[in-house]
Amino acid sequence: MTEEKPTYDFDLIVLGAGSAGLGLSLFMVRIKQRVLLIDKTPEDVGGDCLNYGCVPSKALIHASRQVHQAREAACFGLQVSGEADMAKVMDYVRERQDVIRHHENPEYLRGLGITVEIGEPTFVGDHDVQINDKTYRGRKIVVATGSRPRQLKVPGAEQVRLYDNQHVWDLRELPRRLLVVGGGPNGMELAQAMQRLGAQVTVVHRGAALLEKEDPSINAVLLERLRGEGITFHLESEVASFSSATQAQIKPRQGEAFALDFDIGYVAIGREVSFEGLQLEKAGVEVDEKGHIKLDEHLQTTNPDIFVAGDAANSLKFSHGAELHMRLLLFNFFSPLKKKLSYDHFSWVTFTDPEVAHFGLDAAELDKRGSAYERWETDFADDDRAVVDSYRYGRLLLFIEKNALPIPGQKRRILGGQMVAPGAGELIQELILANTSGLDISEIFDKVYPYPVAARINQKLIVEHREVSPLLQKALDVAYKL
Ligand SMILES: Cc1cc2nc3c(=O)[nH]c(=O)nc-3n(C[C@H](O)[C@H](O)[C@H](O)COP(=O)(O)OP(=O)(O)OC[C@H]3O[C@@H](n4cnc5c(N)ncnc54)[C@H](O)[C@@H]3O)c2cc1C
Ligand SMILES: NC(=O)c1ccc[n+]([C@@H]2O[C@H](COP(=O)([O-])OP(=O)(O)OC[C@H]3O[C@@H](n4cnc5c(N)ncnc54)[C@H](O)[C@@H]3O)[C@@H](O)[C@H]2O)c1
Repeated sequence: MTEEKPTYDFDLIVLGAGSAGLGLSLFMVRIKQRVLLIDKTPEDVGGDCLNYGCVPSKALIHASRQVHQAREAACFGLQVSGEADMAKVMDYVRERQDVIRHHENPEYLRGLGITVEIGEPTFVGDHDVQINDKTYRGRKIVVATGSRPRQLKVPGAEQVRLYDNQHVWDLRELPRRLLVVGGGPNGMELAQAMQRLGAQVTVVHRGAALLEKEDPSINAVLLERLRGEGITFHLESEVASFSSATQAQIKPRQGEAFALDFDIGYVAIGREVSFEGLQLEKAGVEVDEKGHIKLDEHLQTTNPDIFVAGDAANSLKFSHGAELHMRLLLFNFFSPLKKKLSYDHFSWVTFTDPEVAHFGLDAAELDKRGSAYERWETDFADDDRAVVDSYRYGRLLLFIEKNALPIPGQKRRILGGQMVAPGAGELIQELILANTSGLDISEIFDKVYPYPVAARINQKLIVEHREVSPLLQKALDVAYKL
């Protein structure tokens, strides 16, 4: 008797229609695979990025930058009066989201051939998902359910107007005094935007430095700029409790606790994953003692046909991190050779002003790996573009491969780097390309840049450090005289 082949309702079932889930579904349906995409509500489609994260925060930053620049123009005699209208700012944010929502909604996706179900899915077997009293069998299943904001659990929190990134977009009035808890990218982007719109912002941050993944030299520039705009910082401090609806007790790591008055609070103390209600155990998907799904380097769970993508994988949490996962899964679905997840060339940008951009490996990782490298850094003080545009405070830091022996013609690659400057996220793109493609630094050295583009700083740093060996000097001397 021949064994009966399992039949599947779908080639792919995806739980979660955020950055990871949408990307996977769109690709699979384009190549005529049957896809079931599930999210909790129609409004959640688009995930955190569209609804509560990247998109609204970047729209808010745009609005606040306009307000800031209008005020800055006072030094050229342009007098701007009045306050920013928070309701109008939030209308702008919502309008921008709606533009993107036009192609990130259930109806649109159904029109492309994706089956979209709305509800609370549960696993009922190793390939089986139940939703709205129906059970579907999927050849492969991807859990892409994202993450949620970590809550601030301190005494008295229940009496305070505390927002996180899920609800802050509902604000219609600018808070007079805003307390931001957490000095990571989420907290810093929002803190600066609100300060620029007219709030008085105070940041309470557990760490000694802001953006903890960045080099201290880069962070120092950002901190100085944000302080310069009027934001107050309490570093190495935590909210111990709330003594009233508008007063927090702050406990610094060293020194006496003190009271801080505010109107509303914004909590940005990181994200956590949760798989509540999915009944992963019914599919043989194991979690560890912290509740994180056990994954191998292919993002495969303990069930070989179930995978995880995006924030749910609980590693670096970015929209383009979800894209990296998506690309890895798609490659591995179709290729007999399996790729492993690697963040060696990963990059990110914190959209403060100045922006902070980061790519490749940092000093801590290079030291951990025992890699030989040189640290090259420069500021923008003598850069003509920075002079005319007034951002001489910017900095660029690169980690350059150090070769053991000086063999002529061997490559020196850019292993990683960080930049703090207006537009750093754009300026650093060519360095990211050099890093991912393993280019030699001479590729940057040999380029002729239009004057005065800001990206000339990339070349300046390499020119400053390029050594001309005594032998080459001699050869050049002879050649010139000939
Ligand atoms: C304020 C803020 C700003 C950010 N800015 C940026 C930025 O500028 N750039 C950047 O790269 N990243 C940014 N991020 C991070 C980015 O938003 C996330 O990394 C990204 O959205 C993760 O995508 P995802 O698909 O894993 O999860 P999500 O986009 O969150 O999607 C998960 C989806 O799963 C659904 N879901 C959850 N549970 C279930 C369930 N049980 N059943 C069915 N569906 C479920 C959710 O409703 C959601 O739609 C920001 C984050 C925040 C908080
Ligand atoms: N531009 C971007 O790409 C962007 C922007 C915003 C958020 N994000 C993503 O969203 C995720 C969440 O961002 P985030 O800033 O909330 O998280 P985070 O973990 O990066 O930073 C949170 C910070 O809060 C501090 N903290 C933790 N508990 C605290 C407490 N009780 N009191 C005071 N400080 C405390 C931590 O030391 C930490 O540095 C990040 O993983 C990031 O990748 C990305």
